[in-house]
Amino acid sequence: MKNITADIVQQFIPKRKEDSYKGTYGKVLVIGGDQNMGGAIMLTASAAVYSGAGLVTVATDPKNHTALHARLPEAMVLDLWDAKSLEEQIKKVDIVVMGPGLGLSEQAAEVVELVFQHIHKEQQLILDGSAISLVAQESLSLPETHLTFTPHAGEWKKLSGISKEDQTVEKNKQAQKKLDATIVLKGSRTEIYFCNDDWKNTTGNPAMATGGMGDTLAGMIAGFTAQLPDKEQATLAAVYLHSYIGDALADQQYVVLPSQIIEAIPSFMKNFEQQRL
Ligand SMILES: NC(=O)C1=CN([C@@H]2O[C@H](COP(=O)(O)OP(=O)(O)OC[C@H]3O[C@@H](n4cnc5c(N)ncnc54)[C@H](OP(=O)(O)O)[C@@H]3O)[C@@H](O)[C@H]2O)[C@@H](O)CC1
Ligand SMILES: Nc1ncnc2c1ncn2[C@@H]1O[C@H](COP(=O)(O)OP(=O)(O)O)[C@@H](O)[C@H]1O
Ligand SMILES: [Mg+2]
Repeated sequence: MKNITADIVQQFIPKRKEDSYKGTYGKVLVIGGDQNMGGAIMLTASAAVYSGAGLVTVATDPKNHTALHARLPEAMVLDLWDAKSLEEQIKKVDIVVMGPGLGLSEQAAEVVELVFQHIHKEQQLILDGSAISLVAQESLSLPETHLTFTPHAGEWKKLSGISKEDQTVEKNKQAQKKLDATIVLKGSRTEIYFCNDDWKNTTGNPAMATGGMGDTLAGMIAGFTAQLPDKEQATLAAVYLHSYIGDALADQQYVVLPSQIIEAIPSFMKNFEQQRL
């Protein structure tokens, strides 16, 4: 396993081109947030916006629309349960991130199936939280597209069948091959399994053990993937910076909140911009 370090990540964040516009930086669709977990999807959407994605649309329960707009006016919204609108929106985007706060209802499973039916093979699909649990619970067949799963150990157990104690690098690699997807296995030292390569994060700390921290990472991966040409580099950079910011804040704080990480993303990305360190 290779370590993800600052000097590697610093090579991945390009300077923005003068001759660019929002379309240059990718269109993201963020799907999740039932009536009880609107906060999760707000964090994911905010992380994508603050990471610099060009355009972000959020499909969430209508109960969350006002709060989302109040908190994040940069995002557009649509009704999570309106299949026609969701199908239309999937066609318009480069990246879909699905699952935070989606819940495990039958209706939620239908949303996941609809996305699997309509996503095409050039798009990127990031599955987190409830979407991972639903894939396992409903034994859903995976779509042919660029797929990333971002499980914690509990979700990875559901998806791969490997118990927490048995989640060794070798076993995880085998499961990655079966799934034919990128696996971001979150933990105190997050591990990333690509088809031909695996990496271990070197940042992060227990002040980050707060609800919503993984929802935030999913949004960062989507935001970075929207902008960076190399999707593996985008994933590595997002994982590293998420925890790097967490470490910087934990220097002065006992606990670090997901929304504080989000707030800090633009200035830390500037510090990691190529030729700056
Ligand atoms: N503000 C909001 O709206 C928020 C909404 N959220 C949304 O909630 C949804 C459910 O997500 P979830 O992670 O809470 O629950 P679930 O899928 O049941 O997994 C937990 C099970 O796995 C086990 N487990 C083992 N190892 C583990 C590990 N390292 N890290 C964590 N768990 C570990 C764990 O074991 P235990 O803790 O009981 O020992 C338990 O049995 C999801 O959509 C998410 O986006 C949250 O983000 C919070 C903020
Ligand atoms: N002790 C820890 N050290 C480093 N990182 C941690 C620690 N605890 C949690 N994290 C990070 O916080 C995130 C938790 O993700 P997850 O469990 O999905 O949270 P949630 O679903 O509440 O958003 C992961 O990115 C994980 O790496
Ligand atoms: Mg989670």
